Amino acid sequence: MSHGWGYAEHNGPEKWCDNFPIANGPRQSPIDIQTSGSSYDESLKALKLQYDPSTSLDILNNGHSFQVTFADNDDSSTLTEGPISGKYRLKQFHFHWGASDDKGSEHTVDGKCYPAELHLVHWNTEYPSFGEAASKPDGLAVVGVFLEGKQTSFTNFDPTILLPESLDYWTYLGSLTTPPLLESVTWIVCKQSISVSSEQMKKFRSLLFTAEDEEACCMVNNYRPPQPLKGREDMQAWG
Ligand SMILES: NS(=O)(=O)c1ccc(C(=O)N2CCc3cc(O)c(O)cc3[C@@H]2c2ccccc2)cc1
Ligand SMILES: [Zn+2]
Repeated sequence: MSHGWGYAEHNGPEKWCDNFPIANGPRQSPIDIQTSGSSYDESLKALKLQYDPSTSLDILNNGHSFQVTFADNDDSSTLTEGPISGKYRLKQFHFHWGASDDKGSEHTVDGKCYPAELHLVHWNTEYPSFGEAASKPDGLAVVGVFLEGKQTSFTNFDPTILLPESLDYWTYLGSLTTPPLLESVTWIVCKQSISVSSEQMKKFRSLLFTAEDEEACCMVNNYRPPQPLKGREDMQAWG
């Protein structure tokens, strides 16, 4: 995966369409969630997230975020129910954040930005692998969780502790929010945020986009702005 893209003026979201024309596709993410347009859909179910912390493998700075990767060779950590059918396995989680608390999330709610957003990335076990699933319209399901400022603590890598108390959610069909921007994601965005301390936000903002041997460039503003709905007016909601 070429690292030609990034979040700077010369290689950021406004330029991604040069190498990834799907950037202007019909189901791009993120979007601004307009709560007045969202309707409760009784055909939806509650999210069922079952994670086994022992499947967490490693944490790495991949040059555009930091991510915790999980072993996905069995059904130890899965997402079922909710708006999806079948079983999706947790592959990784990562974050997007801003240089200051007034921006950073990818999704917005009635125009409101949050300082950061967590993405828990899952793939449909109907397909043989994450890579295969990523190119299918029902291949991925990403649970998004907004982070907002308050004192809190981050302990171990059991992703369950990163989830808000209420799992009420909005859901819509969208895409990866980074190149290759594949339109394969069922987005499930939790209505309730989790809290993050300013100390933790400082730690996020101290990460670097650059490698050790390059001039340091702080990893901030690694978010894509909301994309046109293109007819996706019917946001579904659970709770
Ligand atoms: N923000 S998000 O929509 O939740 C999201 C989800 C998955 C991925 C992901 O796993 N990607 C896309 C970016 C990327 C960059 C790499 O350097 C890399 O080695 C892998 C990926 C993968 C990816 C690459 C190709 C096809 C599908 C995913 C990225 C972002
Ligand atoms: Zn993401």
